[in-house]
Amino acid sequence: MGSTRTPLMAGNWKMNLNHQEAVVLVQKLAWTLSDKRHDYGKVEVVVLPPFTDIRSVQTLVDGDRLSIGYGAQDVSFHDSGAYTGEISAGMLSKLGCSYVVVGHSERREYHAETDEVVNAKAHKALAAGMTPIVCVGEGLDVRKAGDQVSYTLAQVDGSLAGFTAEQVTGLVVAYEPVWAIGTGEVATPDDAQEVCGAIRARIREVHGDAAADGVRILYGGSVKAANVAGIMEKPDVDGCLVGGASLQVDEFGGICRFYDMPVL
Ligand SMILES: O=C(CO)COP(=O)(O)O
Repeated sequence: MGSTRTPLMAGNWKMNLNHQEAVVLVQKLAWTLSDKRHDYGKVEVVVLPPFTDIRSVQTLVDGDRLSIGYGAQDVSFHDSGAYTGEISAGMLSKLGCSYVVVGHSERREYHAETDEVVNAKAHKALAAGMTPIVCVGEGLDVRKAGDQVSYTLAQVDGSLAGFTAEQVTGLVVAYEPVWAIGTGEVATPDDAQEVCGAIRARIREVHGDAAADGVRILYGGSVKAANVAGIMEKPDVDGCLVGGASLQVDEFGGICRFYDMPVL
């Protein structure tokens, strides 16, 4: 990966673990990483629990002064008011969240989120002082047709509309090919590089060198301790957005220590 960008390993727990289980997992993760004298400045570690767990994670992280960061899996594009069931960016930043996932493929698919909605959510997250993790990626049909680059770049254009170059510099974009999510079907490191490289090139074209060199681009989709090292060797992959494996402390701990892992 690029030498100036700090790698980011983010665990998207999805709709798993209640607040008590969340505390146990974060404690175990902190213990595992401290046992290995993990340098959080070298690889940033973030967990993304369900909303109902965030307060408990905050209390643990603050109380024990852990260097593990945390964030949310979604945010409303409304600021406040009569929007039953919604959670605002202001509420999340007040809980100390530093990241918010927007546009995960599961939200795009099951909640009909468009690039416009994703873009509005990303703007709200940034305005509240959090870093959006903007997810993009193609489904199987698009991949089979060989259109993964153009499809994903169109999502990037739509989801990042209206951002300044300075804002893009601090963003995180996650390339998650839908066919590789939760299927055990991991994209090859070359597949990940192809699209992550194209995303960076598009950002360079639209926002310039500083934005392209600063933005962190993650790969997500069936990442495990056993396959992470090969993916992280690619120059345009700056980290991983991890689903299933982030629920297992040994797996996620291994992913955070990717440089200790063999390249298979
Ligand atoms: O969707 C993902 C992370 O956001 C990837 O999930 P898996 O790692 O379970 O494939």
